[in-house]
Amino acid sequence: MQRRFSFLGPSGTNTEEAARYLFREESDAFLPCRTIPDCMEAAVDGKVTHAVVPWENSLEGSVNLTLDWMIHKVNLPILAEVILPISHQLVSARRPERIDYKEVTKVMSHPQGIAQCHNFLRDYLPHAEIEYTSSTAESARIVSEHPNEPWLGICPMQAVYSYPVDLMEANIEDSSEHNFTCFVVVSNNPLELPESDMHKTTILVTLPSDFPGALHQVLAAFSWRRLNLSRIESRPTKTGLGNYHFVIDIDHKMDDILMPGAFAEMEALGCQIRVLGTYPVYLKAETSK
Ligand SMILES: O=C(O)C(=O)C[C@]1(C(=O)O)C=C[C@@H](O)C=C1
Repeated sequence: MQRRFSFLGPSGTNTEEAARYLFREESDAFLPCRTIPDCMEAAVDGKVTHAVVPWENSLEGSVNLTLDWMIHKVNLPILAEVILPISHQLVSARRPERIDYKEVTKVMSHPQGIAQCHNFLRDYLPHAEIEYTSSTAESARIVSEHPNEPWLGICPMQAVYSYPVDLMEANIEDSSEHNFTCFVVVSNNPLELPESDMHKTTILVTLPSDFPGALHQVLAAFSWRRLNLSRIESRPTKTGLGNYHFVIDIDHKMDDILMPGAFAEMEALGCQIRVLGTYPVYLKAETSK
């Protein structure tokens, strides 16, 4: 089967970089989508074989839309994770003279991009209105199409090359050293990938109601087996206040010898468990600059 990948578009996003880092296919194998749900629905509808979506950022935490869509709307297992260093570039439309910060009325980017550049925006553009766009590259696209407006975008370096924009300030993120985003590949189709020495299993645990200390016992099932957990996140079940699922990342493969015991222990407590994926993790060391 010919592989095809949806990603959060338009061209030039971090998600595209993650997809192209992992999959070295020709350009027409990549399908830009307007939203994260659109990416996943493209995989459900068979328009692509796999979807690549943002999953978690080291400064801003989980991408809730991805999590919630996977929990409530689609049943697409995670097949791989790619970790990318993230940096953000401030761009203006191409114009004969450099725009002065004082003249800027609006700064646009994806909410994660805005949040990750909070210090810069506070220091240099406190007066500018913030407008959220569906992705970082979308802000570069909009800015480039409005050359007479005093607007700026925050986008990846790849978008600086993809659209007719000028780079005003490079790497404006609050912390370049610690800014990483994980992206996941989700699909019901199999995926052949290179070996990796890092693996994770992500599970969704629903605790039994009215069981004091249930979460403590779930964590204990892992801790006494020395199974390392790298994330625990609660998301509303959307059935009423105070009802939560827990998303737990375990730094082990599902077939690790100690895993069945931990799962049996959680089931004995009355927990519902859904495995969202057991998958290799890849790290791209350098950001595209
Ligand atoms: O807008 C993009 O470039 C994306 O790929 C999305 C996204 C995200 O949702 O976290 C990915 C990485 C950055 O953290 C900012 C935005």
